[in-house]
Amino acid sequence: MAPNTAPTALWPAPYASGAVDATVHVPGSKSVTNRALVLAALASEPGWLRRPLRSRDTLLMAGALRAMGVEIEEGVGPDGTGEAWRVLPDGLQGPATVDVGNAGTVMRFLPPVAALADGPIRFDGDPRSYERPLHGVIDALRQLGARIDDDGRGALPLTVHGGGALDGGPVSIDASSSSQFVSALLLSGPRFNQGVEVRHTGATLPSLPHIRMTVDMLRAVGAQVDTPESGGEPNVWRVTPGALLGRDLTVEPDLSNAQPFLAAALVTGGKVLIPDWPERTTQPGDRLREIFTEMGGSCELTDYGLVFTGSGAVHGIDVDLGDVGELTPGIAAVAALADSPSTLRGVAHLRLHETDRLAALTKEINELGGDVTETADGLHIRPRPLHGGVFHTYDDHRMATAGAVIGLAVEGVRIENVATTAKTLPDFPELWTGMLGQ
Ligand SMILES: O=C(O)C1=C[C@@H](OP(=O)(O)O)[C@@H](O)[C@H](O)C1
Ligand SMILES: C=C(OP(=O)(O)O)C(=O)O
Repeated sequence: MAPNTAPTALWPAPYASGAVDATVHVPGSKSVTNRALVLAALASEPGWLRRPLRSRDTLLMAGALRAMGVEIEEGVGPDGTGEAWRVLPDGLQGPATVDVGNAGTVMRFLPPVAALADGPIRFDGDPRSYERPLHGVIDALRQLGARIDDDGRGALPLTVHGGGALDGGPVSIDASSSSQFVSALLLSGPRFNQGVEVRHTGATLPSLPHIRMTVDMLRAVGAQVDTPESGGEPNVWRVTPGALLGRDLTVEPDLSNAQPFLAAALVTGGKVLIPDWPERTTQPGDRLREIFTEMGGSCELTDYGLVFTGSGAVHGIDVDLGDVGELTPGIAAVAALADSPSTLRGVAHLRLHETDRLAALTKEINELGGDVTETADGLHIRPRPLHGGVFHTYDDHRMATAGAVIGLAVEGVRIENVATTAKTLPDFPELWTGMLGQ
């Protein structure tokens, strides 16, 4: 599945000699696939996931649920078409060991599931996973009645001693470092004896669309959820206890992974069609229609999908990306190629993503001749003529795709460890060269 390249290998990023003109079928959403897997595993009846993303993060999620006793079968959908996973929930069991890799969704969404299992569930992962914040989930689960052994840092590795059930009830957390703390507690909330009431007490809350995705997907499997948007208190979400339905869900394309392809149309003055772009979605990548239009392109949502066209000009942007932080590396790459400066704000929490993304983008773009400075909560990017060189990726899939976007416009960019894109988009190198007709 992963490209046949060693971690240290350098991938010559293809340079675009002209405008791209391509149709790119983008695989399923990581965030939707991993939520759907968790909800199907907690349901009281079997369910289907059609067109699931098969990437490192989602295979880790499936592997973890299997280790806890959930059956996930490979197959075709119930109507005989399309690849699908059939999820057969069963009593969750320990002992089991879960490898979270460096998947935020796995390390945060599964400890609450493990608290419902019978027996101990040990969580471990990549070295970077030890540095990513998890205190919101650990502290909350303890407040809700779970027993967890960790080394006191509020991070991995840890063991959740599942007791077969969890009291649940009200809990207060500071989710300013990751929206996934809130999503994690809500996803398992219907299975807690008293449900759950999550109160966010921090000053800021990133990635609100991802919390909306959690709420929408919970409601789609029959859960009752009260939210600030449905007339509840600000920063409070309530999930009523109850059984979850097994559903037949088709996973939308990953719109954040559509980003490099849209960016390719923008920076080459070309055109890209992304089939199956949803008309309505909670995916943060949908904001690209607006952001990349402001940066110089135009888009049209047609019956075939999203058609995005570059004008030949690329403009800088001043934008708060707090809601859509995972789009930052790709926007920074385009901004480095623009005709005016950019300010990207509201993304201090990116310092604790796959890598410190603000430091990594600054260093790598500057090493190609750019002029980027870090601010307290983002980046200032002043475009300058760039030159070729090695673009380091720090085991971060979005650093690799950002480097590839720069490589389209700058000859001689070599991407370190492009295979790291397998976290969410294992076919990236093939899709990229396919887009370029190579
Ligand atoms: O819930 C999710 O699926 C995600 C939430 C966001 O996390 P943070 O709120 O930690 O940024 C996002 O960046 C991540 O890629 C996916
Ligand atoms: C932040 C990201 O991932 P994770 O789910 O590991 O937090 C991301 O994909 O940009």
